[in-house]
Amino acid sequence: MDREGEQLCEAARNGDVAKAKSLIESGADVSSFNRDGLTPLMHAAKLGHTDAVKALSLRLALPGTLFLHLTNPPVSLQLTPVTGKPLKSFSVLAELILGTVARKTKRNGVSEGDYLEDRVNFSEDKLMDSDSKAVMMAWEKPLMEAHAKAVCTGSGNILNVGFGMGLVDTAIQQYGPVTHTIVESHREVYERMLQIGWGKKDNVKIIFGRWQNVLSQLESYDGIFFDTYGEYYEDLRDFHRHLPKLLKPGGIYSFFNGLCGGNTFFHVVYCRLVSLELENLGYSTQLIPLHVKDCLGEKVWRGVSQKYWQLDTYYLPVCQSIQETS
Ligand SMILES: C[S@@+](CC[C@H](N)C(=O)[O-])C[C@H]1O[C@@H](n2cnc3c(N)ncnc32)[C@H](O)[C@@H]1O
Repeated sequence: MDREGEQLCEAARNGDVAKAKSLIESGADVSSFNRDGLTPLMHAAKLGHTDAVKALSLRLALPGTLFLHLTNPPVSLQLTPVTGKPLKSFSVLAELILGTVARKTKRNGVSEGDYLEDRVNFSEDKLMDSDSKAVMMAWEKPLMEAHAKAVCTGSGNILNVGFGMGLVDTAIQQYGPVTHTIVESHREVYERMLQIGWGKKDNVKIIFGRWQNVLSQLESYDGIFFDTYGEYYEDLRDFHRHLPKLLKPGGIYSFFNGLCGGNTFFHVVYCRLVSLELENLGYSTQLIPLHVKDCLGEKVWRGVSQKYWQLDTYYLPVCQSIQETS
């Protein structure tokens, strides 16, 4: 974020509408987000500066018709103007946008049922489904290593949902957890895990099945990572409802933060929404910015039918019980 952007965030934090308007007039970018992962609008909303929220929402053209090019075909939403209660409107808006995205499409437009019955294709740098959509790609390795580091802070018992290419699991193993449980639902991915020796590791327990169907086999963990494919946003939300049972006191939870990865604005809305929902469940979310621009040349996407990530920064979520952090 440039200097004017930072000044706009500061004006938003101070609820200084006149200053915010003047910065916007002189070209400050309303949609960019600063090192805390927040846009000026989010700063204003967080601190309850109603007039600043109104001014910034209008500059972002939130009211009116919104076309979501994330979905295929694009979804058009008619939004009522933000009036009266902008803070509430922000959450409602976020819910409306992302709820619609979630109901209209599943991640990468793939339905879980189809995906689980389809063949998958493994290569050195990616795992693809039968429509050449990437289930997992090697460029994510540094991200997976960072996720592993976060959830293995206390080592102990670790749970990972979704094996994919095993990048996060390979990184988790380096922390020598006491137990390392992996849930995987795709038969071919599961068979490959066994083929490459994951079934023979002393501390590894593999549970084959959709996480939704194997909950009774799960225990409580010190660290949990969640990264599935072909599921709705609602599935992630459902998983979060199980966190109080699955995560031990003091434990750390993280998930692949990829929804709306082609559009900065919607991605930020999504980050905010998921953080709010986790907060309602009693968890704080810290979003750690990781620069991914350098891992993502055009070459990376050769042969892949859909670029699922196009942003320069990835925000790695680290979630902990609010009670324990305070
Ligand atoms: C994006 S990949 C995970 C990549 C992994 N984090 C890595 O580091 O390689 C998603 C994986 O989740 C699995 N999966 C999809 N839906 C699932 C579900 N409901 N329960 C468990 N696993 C699921 C997929 O078969 C796939 O192997």
